[in-house]
Amino acid sequence: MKAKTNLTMLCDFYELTMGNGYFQTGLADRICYFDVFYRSVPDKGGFAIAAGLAQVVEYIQNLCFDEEDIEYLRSKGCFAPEFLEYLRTFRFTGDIWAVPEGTPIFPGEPILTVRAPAIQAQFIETFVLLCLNHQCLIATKSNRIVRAAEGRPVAEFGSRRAHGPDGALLGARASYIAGCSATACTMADQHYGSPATGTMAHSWVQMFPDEYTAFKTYCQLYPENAILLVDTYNVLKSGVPNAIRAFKEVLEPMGITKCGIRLDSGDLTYLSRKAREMLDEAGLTSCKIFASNALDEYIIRDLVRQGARIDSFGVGERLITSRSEPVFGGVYKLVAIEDENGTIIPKIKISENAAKITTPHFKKIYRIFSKDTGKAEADLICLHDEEFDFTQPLELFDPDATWKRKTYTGYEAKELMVPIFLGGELVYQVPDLQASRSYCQRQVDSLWDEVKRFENPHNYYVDLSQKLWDIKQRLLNSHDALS
Ligand SMILES: Nc1ncnc2c1ncn2[C@@H]1O[C@H](COP(=O)(O)OP(=O)(O)OP(=O)(O)O)[C@@H](O)[C@H]1O
Ligand SMILES: O=P(O)(O)OC[C@H]1O[C@H](OP(=O)(O)OP(=O)(O)O)[C@H](O)[C@@H]1O
Ligand SMILES: O=C(O)c1cccnc1
Repeated sequence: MKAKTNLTMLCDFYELTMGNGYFQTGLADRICYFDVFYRSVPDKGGFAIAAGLAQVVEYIQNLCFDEEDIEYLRSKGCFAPEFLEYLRTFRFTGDIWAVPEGTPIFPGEPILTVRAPAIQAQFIETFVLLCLNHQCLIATKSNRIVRAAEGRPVAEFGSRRAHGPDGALLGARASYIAGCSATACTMADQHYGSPATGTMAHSWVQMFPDEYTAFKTYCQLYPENAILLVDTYNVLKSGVPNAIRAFKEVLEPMGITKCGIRLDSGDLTYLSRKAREMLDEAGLTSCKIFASNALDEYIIRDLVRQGARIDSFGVGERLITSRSEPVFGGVYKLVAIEDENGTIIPKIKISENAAKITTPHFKKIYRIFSKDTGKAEADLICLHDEEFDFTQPLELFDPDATWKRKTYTGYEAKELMVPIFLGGELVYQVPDLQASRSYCQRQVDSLWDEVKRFENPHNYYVDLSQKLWDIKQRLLNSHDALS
């Protein structure tokens, strides 16, 4: 992968004014714990997909201020000269734990935890959130679209309508982790290995004196990968007949049966059925029908239910912009600090809105899987050093309605967060994109269908251990917390 620009200065200005303030008030090296978590699933879905960790890793590794940055900051006139000197050697020296990319994630649980000196932990907030918020959003949307297609491949076609270069490139990356089978974005293939694919534009067809010549020429140039766009003039009267003629005249003599057509307008169910009949009658039974045109998970689900004869979908604008819900809403909250002796002091953020009250302390998460079914039953958030005997029955309770209890037997508990940086050193091997994609698929398969449905999905249990619940209640009830 090519070297990336240093993005240290891509931060909200207040991270720097707070950093300067911590520096001047002796809080710079106070060890803090921050959690990244999100509050509600986009599109009222039952879960989201984690993505963007690889870019967080890259950012942390490259974190440093150069001379130009420091002179720019000096010109702002609000930073102490000693602070600016300190920035010259600024590096990340802390610890980060996170859930791997491709993990299904639920509201309220940490997906990344930072333990670091205050200035560092605070400083990285903006970039960590922007990476995770963007890619989690696109991965979540893509996974919905892929699930709606029920096994038919979905190619990501969104670059031209993405919100800028990173929106396109990293959006394509996230969509591949979440299950898209290919992308139109060449750079995403070059950088990340999500396979680049493509058909043709209407302009190709228009460029030639007639549609047949356009198709024939394309088949001659790319006999192994001829997917002809058949809606430039008239799908059933000219597009499909001309495609059939080109396939028969150019590909058949070469013994090539792999070919395809793409529908990009009109009633996709009707046109795909008619096109299928025409292709089959011509003996082109292995010709695939691709469809595109402002698709999303709802239209794809409809097309599948209507019995459309579509083999593969191309999805652009509604995927790459997550048009139906364009904000992921991940937040970065202080959950603990350490005193001079290294004792962890949990911190809470209180809100009138119960959903916005944070879960304090340095934590870890277990996902509880049924040994019988292999399905994920619940997540348990607990203290970082809490120990359980997972060979014994495990009683979990709803943290908001504590009388609702369930005892699990015959289960397996898997810890979700893994160490990424320890003492500033990278200790995690970022998996390649194929591995994250397969992991994502396996993890989504482990969720019950009730959690996966689009309408009123079942609320997956995210519970707190008794110890963590007690600490949260104590902080909620304490005057300190309320003052
Ligand atoms: N059978 C279908 N069921 C549900 N939605 C469909 C079906 N066929 C197509 N669509 C969707 O309808 C939407 C738009 O169709 P519309 O007729 O407005 O555009 P169009 O076909 O591109 O028009 P034009 O022919 O002028 O280009 C698209 O989002 C398309 O994916
Ligand atoms: O609708 P989307 O989900 O975003 O899918 C991508 C769209 O982009 C292309 O259209 P465009 O009009 O940009 O170019 P074209 O002339 O090649 O069709 C393509 O034909 C699709 O319609
Ligand atoms: O290859 C395609 O068919 C394609 C690529 C980008 C956008 N629309 C279609």
